[in-house]
Amino acid sequence: MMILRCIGMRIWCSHAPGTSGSLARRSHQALCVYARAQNGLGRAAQRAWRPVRVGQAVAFLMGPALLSLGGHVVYCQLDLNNNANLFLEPKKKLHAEPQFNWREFWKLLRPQLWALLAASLLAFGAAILNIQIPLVLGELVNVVSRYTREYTGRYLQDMQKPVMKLLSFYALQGLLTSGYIVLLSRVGERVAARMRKTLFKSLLRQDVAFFDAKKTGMLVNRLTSDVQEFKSSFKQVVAQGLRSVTQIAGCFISLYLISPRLTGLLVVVMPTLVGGGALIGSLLRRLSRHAQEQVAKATGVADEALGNVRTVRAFAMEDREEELYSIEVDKSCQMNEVLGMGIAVFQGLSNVFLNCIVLGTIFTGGSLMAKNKLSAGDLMSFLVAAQTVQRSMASISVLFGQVVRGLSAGARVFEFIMLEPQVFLHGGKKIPFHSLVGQVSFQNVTFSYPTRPGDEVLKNFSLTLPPFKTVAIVGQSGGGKSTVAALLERFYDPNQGAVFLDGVDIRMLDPSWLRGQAIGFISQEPVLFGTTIMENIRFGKPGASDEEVYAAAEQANADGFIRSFPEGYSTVVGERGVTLSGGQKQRVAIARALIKNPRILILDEATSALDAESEQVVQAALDRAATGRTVLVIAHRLSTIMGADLIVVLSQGRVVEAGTHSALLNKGGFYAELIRRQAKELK
Ligand SMILES: Nc1ncnc2c1ncn2[C@@H]1O[C@H](COP(=O)(O)OP(=O)(O)OP(=O)(O)O)[C@@H](O)[C@H]1O
Repeated sequence: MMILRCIGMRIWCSHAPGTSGSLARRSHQALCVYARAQNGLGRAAQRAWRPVRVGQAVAFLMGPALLSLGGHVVYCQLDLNNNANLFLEPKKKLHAEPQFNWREFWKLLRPQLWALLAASLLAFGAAILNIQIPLVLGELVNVVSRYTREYTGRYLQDMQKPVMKLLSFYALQGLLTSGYIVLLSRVGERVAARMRKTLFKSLLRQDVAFFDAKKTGMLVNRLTSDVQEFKSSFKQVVAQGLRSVTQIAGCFISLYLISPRLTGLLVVVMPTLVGGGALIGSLLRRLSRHAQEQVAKATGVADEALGNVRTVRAFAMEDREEELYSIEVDKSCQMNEVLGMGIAVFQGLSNVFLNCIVLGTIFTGGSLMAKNKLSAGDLMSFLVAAQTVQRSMASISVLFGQVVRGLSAGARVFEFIMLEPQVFLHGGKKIPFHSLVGQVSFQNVTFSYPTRPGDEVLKNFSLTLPPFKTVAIVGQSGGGKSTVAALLERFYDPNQGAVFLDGVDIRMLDPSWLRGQAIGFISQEPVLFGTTIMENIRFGKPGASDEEVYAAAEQANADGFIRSFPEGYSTVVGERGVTLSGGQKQRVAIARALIKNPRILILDEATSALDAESEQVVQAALDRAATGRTVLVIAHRLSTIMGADLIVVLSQGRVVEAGTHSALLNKGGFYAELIRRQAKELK
């Protein structure tokens, strides 16, 4: 049995634990493959690991084979290393276009159903008035035509009734229209707010691997412009659409009451208009999606440059970033221009078409009048009603563009709302604090990052961290040290092997509990939030009292410098903590990790960015923090690792040496060489 994974258009596979035997040996059996597509293969396939029959393994091994995954055709071929490579049916482009998810949209809309219903009723009321208005206008014209030759005193009297009727209809129609627009605006705002919250919640729950592959700018864009686009389209389309559709329906009834024959003529040409509109609409939708993707790409470039402005400044890369941004913006501008042209041509054509309908109506209506089958008032009523239909249809044609934009923006939002992470945030076992010992062990872990499948960062890696002891991992850059920490935090799951905490596979444990309570993590460049120091420390334990914050800061050697600031713990640290020095930031981060009193502490090169003086202060804080905890130290500097109970040397994802500082020095191997090189650099 194998585990298949779908990364983008490509699916790769690795052997599941205990099934590393060659596939060839099983060639006589029917093979059952568990497959789970990570994205794009449709919701059913994304949901869970599902068994997929591959047919006879012989066919599977002989050459390209077909299997069905989530209802889609997938090609399968073995490479020389017996790895199965699976490709999606090329013609189907399954990953290319996110689809608008009506079921999810319904969930967002459901709470607003009453308001929507009330708005529809008001719009319906306005539509009923639309049936009446042309008829009364016809009445008015008939009165006027009675007095064209001779004006008498009865004129005003005869006019009074239809005029009063019309005025009250107009007033009532205005009232009803405002009413439903207010209601629809409320519905739009609330749906958009819910959409934003749902998307943000979904994004925050995605796997770390998801963020490895996606740009922050693009994600932020979905939260901001895409939701905004969807909201304005929704409001405009529903408000105007409802009005136009009800007006068209109402006017058609009055048209029918006035002249069934003329109305029949209109009905014949209508389907052509609608069919053509739908066809051009789908073309515009594709254009709009590409244009929006390009805007997101440009935002991504700007976001990266502005977010890392210090690096840009330090390398004097302002001009290059400006050029990159301007290339992307120009592309998006061109795409939007093409889209604008498409919409304009569409609108122009529909206007010509609609005007021709009016012309045809006058032509045919005139001939009916000549045959005495229609009065002047009737033709007037018919024209007014036909004009209203024309106006409403024209606004519907404008709405097509908006519908196109709204649906593609919505599809992009739903794409991430629907995405389910592989590692869920909650669910699973929690070890009670008093029985948590803190023994960690990695057993035969093999791992490659999802963005680089096949490139194994850890190979058959085993390591035990005894409780209350400090274990240091050293080794060359890129050797996989930080990856060990990432696996312990369960940012990723191993491809093979497992990580255990107190003998329990961490995949069985509640990830939120594991990261939030059991493990404290301090990295080389801790990121603080742009709020007060107090809130930053409290981030480690929401709801902690002020006293707990002070105690954690004291433990982290941070209390002194914090109190020396004029605003003490209420000092705002600026975005990402830019207003603090490296050492100060690091100590606040230590306090943030310590406040949750974790049983295990991971220090990922926590002092390597500091100068010697700051390092001493921070190291003292770390030494104090390490007491009574299991500590995993990832470090380059000798000073940080010398005191560790066990030092492990990692090279290309494998443990090549392990022992205490003196034992490893005496051994004269990799570690001794590392130390020798470091000592040379210091000289
Ligand atoms: N998120 C990621 N996605 C894909 N590959 C990654 C990712 N993070 C690290 N890698 C790769 O994994 C390998 C090990 O990286 P890791 O950060 O664990 O090394 P390290 O020993 O901690 O290095 P250093 O001492 O330089 O920090 C490297 O080849 C790196 O390029």
